[in-house]
Amino acid sequence: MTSETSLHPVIAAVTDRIRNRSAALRGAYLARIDALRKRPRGVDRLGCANVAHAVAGASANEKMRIVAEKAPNIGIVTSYNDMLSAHQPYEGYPALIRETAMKLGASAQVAGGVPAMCDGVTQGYAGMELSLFSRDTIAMGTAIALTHDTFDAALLLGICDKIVPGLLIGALHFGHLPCVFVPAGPMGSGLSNSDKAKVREQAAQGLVGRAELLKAEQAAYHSPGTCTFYGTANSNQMLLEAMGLHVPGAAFVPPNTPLRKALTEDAVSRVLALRQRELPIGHQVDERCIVNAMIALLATGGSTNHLIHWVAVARAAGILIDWTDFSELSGVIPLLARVYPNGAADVNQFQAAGGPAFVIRELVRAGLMHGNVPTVDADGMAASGRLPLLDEAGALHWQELPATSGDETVLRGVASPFSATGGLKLLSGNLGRSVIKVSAVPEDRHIIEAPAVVFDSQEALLEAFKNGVLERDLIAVVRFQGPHANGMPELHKLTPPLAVLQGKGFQVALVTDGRMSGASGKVPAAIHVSPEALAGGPLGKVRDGDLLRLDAVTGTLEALVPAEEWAARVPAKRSDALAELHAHDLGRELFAGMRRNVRTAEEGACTWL
Ligand SMILES: O=C(O)[C@H](O)[C@@H](O)[C@H](O)[C@H](O)COP(=O)(O)O
Ligand code: SF4
Repeated sequence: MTSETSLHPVIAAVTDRIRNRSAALRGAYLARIDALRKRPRGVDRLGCANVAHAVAGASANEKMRIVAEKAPNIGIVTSYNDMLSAHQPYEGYPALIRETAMKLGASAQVAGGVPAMCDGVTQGYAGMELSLFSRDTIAMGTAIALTHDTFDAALLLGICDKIVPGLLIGALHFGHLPCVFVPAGPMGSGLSNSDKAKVREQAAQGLVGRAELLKAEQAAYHSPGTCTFYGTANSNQMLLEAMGLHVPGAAFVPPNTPLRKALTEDAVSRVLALRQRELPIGHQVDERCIVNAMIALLATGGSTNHLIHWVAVARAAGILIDWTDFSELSGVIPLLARVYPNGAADVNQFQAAGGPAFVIRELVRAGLMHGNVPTVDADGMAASGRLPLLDEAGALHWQELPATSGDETVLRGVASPFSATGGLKLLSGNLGRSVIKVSAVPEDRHIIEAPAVVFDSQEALLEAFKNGVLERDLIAVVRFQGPHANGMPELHKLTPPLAVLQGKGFQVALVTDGRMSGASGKVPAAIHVSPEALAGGPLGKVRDGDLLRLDAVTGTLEALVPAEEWAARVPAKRSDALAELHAHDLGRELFAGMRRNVRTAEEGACTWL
């Protein structure tokens, strides 16, 4: 693999800047976890009653293994539930892991479970207002599990949107433990994402009814496994591969297959090997590892949610990153993958073309990704560029990737990228700082200048669309959607109506202090606007009819209002009725503390600082 000397100078400079900015925080973090590493192992350190409680539920053999033989004990943190198709396969994982650990002379216990929300189920409804905060709830759940403090390593079972970031944030607060993430893989390809989007747009115009729309949706989402668009969940998988936190190539192998089973078993021996190699997650996730994740996101047009989540993940490891770091990296990282919403293909076609392994190998060889970083595999990033397979005897092997992509319409090498720069762009101007995913927006829509139409809720925009009053060029401003206001929901339900208007030839864009789904894309959207309107941010000053300009080429977002008038404007206030609506019912009251304490989107929307 390439040495650091051939690393692209911008990547080296951004990494150094992050390292310098983080030095004090990171140094204190490493000192804390190294002190924890020096302690005796859990069951030798805890009191007898504590130990008895910890193993009371275990079998006699496991008790022997853990207490008498002092064998390594692995804590499993699982996010199994039946609501996420991606997590449903986890139901049987703990038993398989426990059995494998015993075969390997170790032991494993389920340390705890964490909640997991399916954003597809809650999209457009009240539950989406808990979605972002479920990330830190998952982090706290991970801490509750691992704080039993009787483990020598951890296996983290999580795939979807906030679950991987939450597990990672939680595990990094136990940075003294070696950790491996265990994925379960994508569902098979059903109705294509583009065909699904077409039926949605027809439904938005009343051209098809509920029965036909439901049939299309169930043809797209049809069985256990992760949804096949390249949204936040599958971006998580790509980033974990680039961070070396998966068994290499485990991300997109389908669930309930012999290869998937072998990879899950292999994760057990890997995490035990990490313990032998004395590589805890707090050391493995260093500045280079975080930058590699940022690069992987940019090279594949990954989810905009990671401009929030990975800031929080980095912070959990004592590392400070911001949107300027992402933007500077995006300027030199080529776009190598076109997976829906950035193209027509899905993750199964991405994997078949070479998948994450191909992306990593291309970037490392070109000096566009740190190559000499420690990973779950003793071969480091070299192993991340190989694909797993089972031989005739059913044994697990890794094979070198073909030299070229298996499908140039989906995946390309560095020599001929889809674009010379990454899929995400920072926007700044008198409306605040925001981000836009340009990789999914048609070229001729990267600059939009149009009058503002202002909404204080997504429902109000949907109502206006239904009443036919949006048939014109417009920039929809949907404000009071920030983390303090209502938990910063994804506003993905706005994509079909805005796409219909765009399809009619109108110049259309969205500007919001809310989020979009990782699966959003073709309508230009300046999102995560900070500071948010409820915190007095400039979106509160925008009025219907103001001329706004979103320019993803120069990276600006402006209200074209005379400066003195703009300065004199008093920001609008959210109505009491809206404030009341978002404060109660359907669990929202329980998250009032997080709404009060949450940091800005650019600070990772952290709620624990
Ligand atoms: O960030 C994401 O990737 C989304 O939260 C995704 O997990 C969710 O499911 C969306 O809702 C997309 O799916 P739909 O287009 O079916 O809503
Ligand atoms: S990808 Fe989204 S919709 Fe699919 S299972 Fe995961 S959270 Fe749910």
